[in-house]
Amino acid sequence: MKSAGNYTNLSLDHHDDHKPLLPIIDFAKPDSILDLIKLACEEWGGFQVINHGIPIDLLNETESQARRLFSLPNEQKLLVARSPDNYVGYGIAGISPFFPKLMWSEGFTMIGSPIGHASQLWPQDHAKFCEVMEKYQVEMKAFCEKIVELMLSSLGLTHEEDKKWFEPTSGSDPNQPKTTCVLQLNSYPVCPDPGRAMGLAPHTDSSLLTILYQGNIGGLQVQKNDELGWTPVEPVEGALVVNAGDLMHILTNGRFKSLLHRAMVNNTRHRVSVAYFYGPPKDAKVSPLKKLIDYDGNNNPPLFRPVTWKEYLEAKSKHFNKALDTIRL
Ligand SMILES: O=C(O)CCC(=O)C(=O)O
Ligand SMILES: [Fe+2]
Repeated sequence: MKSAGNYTNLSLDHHDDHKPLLPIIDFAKPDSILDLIKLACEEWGGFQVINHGIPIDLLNETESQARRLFSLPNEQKLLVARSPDNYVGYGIAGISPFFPKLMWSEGFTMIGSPIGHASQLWPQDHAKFCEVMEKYQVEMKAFCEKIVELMLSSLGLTHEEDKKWFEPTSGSDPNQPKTTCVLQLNSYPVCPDPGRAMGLAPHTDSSLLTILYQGNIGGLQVQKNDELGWTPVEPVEGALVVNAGDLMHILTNGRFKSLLHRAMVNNTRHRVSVAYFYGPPKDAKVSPLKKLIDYDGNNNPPLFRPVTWKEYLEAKSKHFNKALDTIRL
């Protein structure tokens, strides 16, 4: 694993073979952060962050609690299997139906407190798991709010009014949650023949943002464009990967890419990753931000119609990587 100290914001890094790497942005060096974020999101749809302020102990503890869960016997994990109409619980990747082969991975999904499922898995001993997962979600939510703010500021949106990124449903309950947040633990067991298996097949996330902690075992790969093909995202100590999702692509009227990525497996180490998906309330509309479109001129016409996350997830479940086309104007 690389040490975080080797990087500076000036190094929009290049491999030895001159293949560009997903940019690494150091939040401890605030100079030109907005420019770096803008460039990374326009070119890739994401970046890695170091010195983000989230305690490394919390990242490590979350990973180790995830390992504790995935090392339980299968029959026990299946006690909390996801039901067809529910996101939360244990199961295979949601994108599996779109691919002919099973993927070499398993997952456990939470929205808010996992106590219902955790107490089934560990009747006497779930307090620590719940405490860590809840704490992780609190930290990630605040981090996502900060990242959205920075991403929109990087596009010159400075007034609060310009940065309102979803329309609350009319007559909505003021107490309703402002955002939808999903925490997903991913597990990629050691694979005897990694060349013939895929941990998680290529996809973009449907969220506004995803924050990924991949620990110190590589496996994540991203694609800047077709010609460059797949680029590994090498683990950097304590780094978090920020991944713009499809809703961010819609919101920015196509200015920011939604990062195409996949997860590879290996034959020596069991890899675990922690993904936090952040988006609007399920029924709130997201559409290209007013300041980024030009209704009258021909320069920046809106590219997408307004859509709720719920509608978009339905489109994704039917059309997968063609879902964006179904809302294109
Ligand atoms: O495990 C990884 O590196 C990627 C996980 C991912 O893409 C996801 O959970 O959507
Ligand atoms: Fe993903």
